[in-house]
Amino acid sequence: MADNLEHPDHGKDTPYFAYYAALVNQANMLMDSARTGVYQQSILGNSQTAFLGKDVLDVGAGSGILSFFSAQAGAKTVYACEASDIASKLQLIVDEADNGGKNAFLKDKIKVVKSKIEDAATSHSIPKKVDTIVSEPIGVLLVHERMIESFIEARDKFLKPGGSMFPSSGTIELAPFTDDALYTETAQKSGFFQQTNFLGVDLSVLQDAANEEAFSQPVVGMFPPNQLIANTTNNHLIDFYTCSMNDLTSFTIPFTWQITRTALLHGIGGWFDLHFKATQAGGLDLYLSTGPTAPRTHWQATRLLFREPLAVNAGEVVKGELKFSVNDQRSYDIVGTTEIQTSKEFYTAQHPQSKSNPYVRKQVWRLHDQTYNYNYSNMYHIPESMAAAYSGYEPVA
Ligand SMILES: C[S@@+](CC[C@H](N)C(=O)[O-])C[C@H]1O[C@@H](n2cnc3c(N)ncnc32)[C@H](O)[C@@H]1O
Repeated sequence: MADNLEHPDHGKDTPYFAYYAALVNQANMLMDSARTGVYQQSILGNSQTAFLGKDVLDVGAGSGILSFFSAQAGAKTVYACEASDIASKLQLIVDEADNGGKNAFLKDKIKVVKSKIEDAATSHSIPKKVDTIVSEPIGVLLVHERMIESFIEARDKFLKPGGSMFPSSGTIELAPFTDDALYTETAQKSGFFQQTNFLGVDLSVLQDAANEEAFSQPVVGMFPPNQLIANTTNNHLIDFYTCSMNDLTSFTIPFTWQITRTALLHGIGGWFDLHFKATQAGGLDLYLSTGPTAPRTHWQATRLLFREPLAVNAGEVVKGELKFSVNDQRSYDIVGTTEIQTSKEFYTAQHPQSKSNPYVRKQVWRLHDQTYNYNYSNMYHIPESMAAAYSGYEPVA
């Protein structure tokens, strides 16, 4: 299993690139107005220092939108590097530039490079270092899909010293949540194997494994902020300018939460913020949040459910950590330990010989290649806010 964890193909490349070769999945991302809008604003809002007259590399260009924004912001040349077959569709848009019309501003600016970025250095298909790298290498919980590794590799191979990166960093945020309905629904999924007489067979020996399987799946979806029962603390920053491959291969997020209301703690909610740091005084400095109080994005939020909830009282302190380690599914296994600090200390003092402590939960969750819950079909329009940003905009000459 561990064979290709360190290899740049991350395992599972074939279904991954087949997914991105589909126009419908590219449209899904384009229509995420919070996402696409913040890229547009940060690129145009930093045109003077990071784009005007500059060489730009778009890592994982997809349908080309970040390359097109870069051209609108005045880039001299944009290398649009894309590994999947969507590259040929992107080429069609670029070729349209020769026919005049709306896409004429792309003429002689966009060079489509159909390659994995990891292979582009050896093939010399990107002939020089660039001033700026743009990319959208983000997955569920920031790191799912492991494309940030490709972004970092592009930085190390192709960015000039002092060059700019869009986005500049990402932060994973965690907080405990309560949701009885989600817990019950998940428990029911494994209920089938409780049966002791299914067509004359006792299935119940599988009950525990079915339960473990159901609860090890991170639940991707939005949830209301009132499900959170403590404020986020100990957020985990990944600085794209400085982080190393090792920082991405495995990392631990410790947490300490003071519970704000008495409830059943059903698990840990997670989401992320992206930062687009201004590259100049007066440039636009922007954040995109994907948390429960922010507008929905196609990444939504993620919840890691406990197999057994923990009963917590307002004022109690819950401590623990989540350890992320890359797996062979272009993603991460997450090992979590959570303990109610106050009750745990009391219980341990009372039961010094006890091996299991009812105030402690240890569990493993697995993000995997089916963790694409990207159904954005209700968003097939350009929202007014975004249309307003586009209207009247003239490409930088
Ligand atoms: C999340 S999508 C973003 C697409 C586009 N940049 C956008 O913002 O709409 C990531 C894209 O990167 C491509 N990709 C992923 N890893 C890559 C790699 N190592 N080299 C080149 N392209 C890659 C995928 O095929 C996919 O089209």
